[in-house]
Amino acid sequence: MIEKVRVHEIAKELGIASKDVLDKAKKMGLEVKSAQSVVTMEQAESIANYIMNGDESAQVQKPKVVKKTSKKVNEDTPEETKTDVKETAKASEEAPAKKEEAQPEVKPAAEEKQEAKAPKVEAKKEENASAPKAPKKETAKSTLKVVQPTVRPVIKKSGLKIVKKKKPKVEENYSIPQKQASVSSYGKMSAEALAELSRKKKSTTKQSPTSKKDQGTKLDIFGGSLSDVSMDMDDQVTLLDLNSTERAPIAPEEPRKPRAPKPAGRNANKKQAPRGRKVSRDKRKKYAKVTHEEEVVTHVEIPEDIRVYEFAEKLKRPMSDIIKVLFDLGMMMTKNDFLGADEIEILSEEFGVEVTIVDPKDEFNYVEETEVEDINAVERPPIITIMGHVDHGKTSLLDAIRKAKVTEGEAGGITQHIGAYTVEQNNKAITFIDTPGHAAFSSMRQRGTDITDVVVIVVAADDGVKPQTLEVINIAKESGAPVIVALTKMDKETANPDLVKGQMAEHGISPVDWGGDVEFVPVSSKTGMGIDELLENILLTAEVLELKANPEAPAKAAVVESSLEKGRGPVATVIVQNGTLKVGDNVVCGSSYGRVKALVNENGKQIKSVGPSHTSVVVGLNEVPAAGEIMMAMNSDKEAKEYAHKRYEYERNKELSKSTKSTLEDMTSMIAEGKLKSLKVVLKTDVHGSLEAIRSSLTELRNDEVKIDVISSGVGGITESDVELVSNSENCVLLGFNVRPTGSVKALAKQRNVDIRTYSIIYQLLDDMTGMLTGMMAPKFTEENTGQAEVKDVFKSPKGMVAGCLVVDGRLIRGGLVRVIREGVVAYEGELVSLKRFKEDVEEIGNGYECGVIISNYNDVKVGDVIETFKKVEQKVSL
Ligand SMILES: Nc1nc2c(ncn2[C@@H]2O[C@H](COP(=O)(O)OP(=O)(O)OP(=O)(O)O)[C@@H](O)[C@H]2O)c(=O)[nH]1
Repeated sequence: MIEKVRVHEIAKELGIASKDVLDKAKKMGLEVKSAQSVVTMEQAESIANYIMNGDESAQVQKPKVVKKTSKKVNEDTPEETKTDVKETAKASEEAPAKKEEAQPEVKPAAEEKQEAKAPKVEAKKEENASAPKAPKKETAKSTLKVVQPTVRPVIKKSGLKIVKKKKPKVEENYSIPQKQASVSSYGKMSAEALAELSRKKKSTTKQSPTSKKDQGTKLDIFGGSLSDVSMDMDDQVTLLDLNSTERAPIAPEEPRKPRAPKPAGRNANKKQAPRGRKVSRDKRKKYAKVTHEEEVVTHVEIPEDIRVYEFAEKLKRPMSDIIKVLFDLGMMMTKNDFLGADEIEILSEEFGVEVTIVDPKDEFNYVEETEVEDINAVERPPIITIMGHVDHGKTSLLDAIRKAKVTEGEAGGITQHIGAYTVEQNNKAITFIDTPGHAAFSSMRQRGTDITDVVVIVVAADDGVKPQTLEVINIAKESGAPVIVALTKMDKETANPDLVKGQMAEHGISPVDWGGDVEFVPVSSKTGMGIDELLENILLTAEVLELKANPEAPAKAAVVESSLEKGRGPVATVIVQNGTLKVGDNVVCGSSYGRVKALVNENGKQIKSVGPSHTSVVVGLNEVPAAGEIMMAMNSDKEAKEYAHKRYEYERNKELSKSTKSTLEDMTSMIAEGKLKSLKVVLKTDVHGSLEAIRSSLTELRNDEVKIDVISSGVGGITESDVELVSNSENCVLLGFNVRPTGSVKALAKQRNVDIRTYSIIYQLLDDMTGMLTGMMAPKFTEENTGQAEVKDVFKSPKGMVAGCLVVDGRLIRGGLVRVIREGVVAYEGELVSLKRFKEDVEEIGNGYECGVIISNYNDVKVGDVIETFKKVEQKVSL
């Protein structure tokens, strides 16, 4: 069956008067008499093309007889046709306001149903002329309202305005690609309109699925066009008038930004992701608008580990924007969560920002490494580390060297242990690192502070190579520093140097006299034998190394030991690597900084400056730096502070990152370790040396079933955050060595039920921990703290220094033990010899009362100190 369509329907679709369609059809030679006349679909298409575009090609489809006529018509009418369309366009511009009144309001239910299936093109004004002609039934069949213009020969630039109804639902088989749809909007109006018309006709006449299929192509084109309208516009779309002579330039369709492939990360499989991406595309438009008004960030440099809020700060955008985008992508992240590489990539694309990942350490890397040799560099003394198996005589050797070589008379000959010292041999200086060599060396190596020029491995000639000797050999080999072997205890009868040489050779340390390259020097710390030879050998080895430094350069020094000292605050023993460190220098040292207030040498003497390879205690830092840290002189206090602050922030973030990220890792490792139970420990000590020693001993305390896990450690008093950390961790204890909790810290610990164990003797601490791990009750004595008081005033009395105190916790008791706590660190432990209230001796004094206290043999008590009294209570050991 041939599909047919009435003239008035064509007119309605085209938005012009039926009369005009009739005229054109007649001119084309078609036999049409009235608006009710029918034409075939092909003819209708030709008429439409003729009217809209003056398209001759369309007419080719017509029967030959008609074609001839139509050609003639075509030649005659282009101007007229154009005017018609332009008129339509013009009228449509005025259409919206009159749309409602122009259109019949009440429609049958069937009409409504039809309308729901396709958008309508509302005929404007036209109905004034054509409404009477258009019967209601026909209107019902058409699902488009055509805006019919009054005839106005004005050239329109804007073209047609199609007003879309609220229910723009199109048939499901409208699956034409976007591009095709947009083309039809501009160029194929008539054909599409007709196709749609035909479709609607079919649907109302309930034609068979086969015939529906037949006209599928046309339907698709039109449907695509309309779906395009309904997708992209809210209520109306402007179609350009193709016949306009002053055509506005058509903006080229913006190429869609290529999207990165979906990350294969942890969110890759989330179901929400595809939906989220669609939403995020919409959001992107919104963001683009916002950025116009705000500062536009196009490039950011970020560290590898960055949190959501930090990323937002970098992009100068509200954090909620970032979280929203992540959420839409199916990633539930909070402001403190770290962004992974995938997330960063997606976010950078979403926000159109170029991201460069930088090493955060560069920000505070104040140590300038230069490959170029300093022409002002002069010879500097060598720096030596002595290492060896336990009890093989390291300390004795160091003492023997010092005794033999440190100039007598300096500071009364009393030398202080400061972690490093310099001796002289043949008017040449040699600096020894005087710390338990092994630990200090390793910790410095870990930090990349290899300051040792020559390693002296101590092996007792009467004992030979032991496990720790082997460890030391490996460390020395790894460091690449030249090695000298000191065969100690040579005064002993049982000494067998050849045996040691053989053992050492087996491990790659071959003696020179055996054809190897390592000097073996027999020494005795007891008799002083071989000390000179050892030093000579050190100097010879150093000569080969051609060690140089420039004393004029800005000071660069390595921290070998550090502590919080009573009265002096944080102090650091340093060995100067380059330049000269002077009193008054502004220095930065890791996250600490300060102005050098005093320099004290190994003889306890204050010095003004310290040069390359020499050693000194530095006073004036704001906090205790870690061993192995590099101290550097800066141009200004501000510069030093900035570096320290950046470093502090970095460390803090790293710490925080650990705490938020560790849970899973912890659990994983626990699973991996099977039944392993771990006892978590937070450790605080007064000095760095003890911290390292206790921490390493604690980690060694383990067997197949249990282990100790030091989750946090540091130098200084116990703080509230230490207590918080312990209370938030399961199976965790807080250990203090020579530090005590006071005031608010103590109160918080009580409140949180946090067990704080404090010690002043290392082995007791280790015994306790061993006991806890093995389930044995190791401590035989426990402490019972009775109370604490704050020192408000101090004054002298014949019996000693009196501390005027206010009891702030518990009660102070007479005759018991007492300790003085300064800034959380135990400054003194002794006996309380006098406890008075208003000049009267009392046995004890309660909370909130004032009293006077005298501590035996201690006159250094200061305002602000905390005095604590305690008893030792014997515990029964139960097995
Ligand atoms: N006869 C003799 N005894 C020595 C000599 N050197 C050290 N000793 C003794 O060996 C023991 C250990 O000496 P230290 O100097 O403490 O050994 P160390 O290697 O420093 O020991 P740790 O610090 O525990 O590693 C001490 O009892 C010393 O008196 C020596 O040359 N001759």
